[in-house]
Amino acid sequence: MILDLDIGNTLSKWRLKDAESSEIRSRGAVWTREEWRPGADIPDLDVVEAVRISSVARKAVLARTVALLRRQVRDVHVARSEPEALGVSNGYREPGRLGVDRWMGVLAGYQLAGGCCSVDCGSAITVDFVLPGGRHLGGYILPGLRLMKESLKLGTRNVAIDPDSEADELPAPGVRTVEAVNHGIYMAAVSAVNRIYSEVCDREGVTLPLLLTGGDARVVSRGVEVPHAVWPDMVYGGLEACFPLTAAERAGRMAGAPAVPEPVALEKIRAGLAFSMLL
Ligand SMILES: Nc1ncnc2c1ncn2[C@@H]1O[C@H](COP(=O)(O)OP(=O)(O)O)[C@@H](O)[C@H]1O
Ligand SMILES: CC(C)(COP(=O)(O)O)[C@@H](O)C(=O)NCCC(=O)O
Ligand SMILES: [K+]
Repeated sequence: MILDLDIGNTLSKWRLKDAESSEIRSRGAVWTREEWRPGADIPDLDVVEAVRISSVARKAVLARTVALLRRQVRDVHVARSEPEALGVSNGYREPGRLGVDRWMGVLAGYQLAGGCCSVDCGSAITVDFVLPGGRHLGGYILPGLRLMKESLKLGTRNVAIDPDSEADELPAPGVRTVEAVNHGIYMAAVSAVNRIYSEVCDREGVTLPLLLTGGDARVVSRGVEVPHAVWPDMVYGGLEACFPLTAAERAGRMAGAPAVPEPVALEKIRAGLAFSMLL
């Protein structure tokens, strides 16, 4: 079995993948922390022959995790943000400072679609662009839904953000605190994603397939106007592409990859931007 680990600021996600058949056997998530109990927090390591890790948690979390895993597993691969990989050039001035989860998402998106906008809706919402040809432009970082909610300190932190609206419908002005907060945060996130996507496509003169991942991808997806796909395993896709271990991976196939969404014409995006400027 291959153990894939995606350690985020809030949740650490894991999955077990069969090295022979490439099938996903099990998956789970636990709060990110320094101590793992194999067999409880993460699967029993007896069945694991290789581990692949993407981590944006504090250095100590990764160091302890790797030390623990290396005691039992020979093959431990830790992903790093590089200046260049798999045909993509990292747009950061200091490439190593780009969050490795963003880098994994960009590499997976490029391998799937050959140029994309990748959006990761987790503790933070990150929006990254990679052009056809492989130039990563850099991106945008804003607080995630839960962080925005907690920062308001209005006692609504444990209420799910889940506006009952259709994609093209404005969540109504809230008439209770919870509703006002939820609808406000939802609007902040989806407006930012819609606007950033359109503005960068306009600036670069290209429309790009839009891919969403992260714990809040489904919620944000409901407000995203342009065609897009949700790919929950996008970070794992980057790990598969960087460290291919199975036959399918070596052939370039990433588990759970969606069909590439067909982007709308650039004129349509420009018309939408021009219309919103007029208001
Ligand atoms: N069951 C859940 N437990 C915790 N957070 C959840 C859950 N379902 C959705 N979320 C949302 O997902 C976010 C975490 O998403 P994730 O992509 O795992 O973040 P990160 O990679 O930053 O740890 C939380 O901030 C929260 O808004
Ligand atoms: C921006 C992030 C905090 C997002 O992390 P996440 O929400 O997935 O936990 C992470 O990618 C990170 O720590 N990045 C380093 C800074 C940067 O990318 O510029
Ligand atoms: K994120």
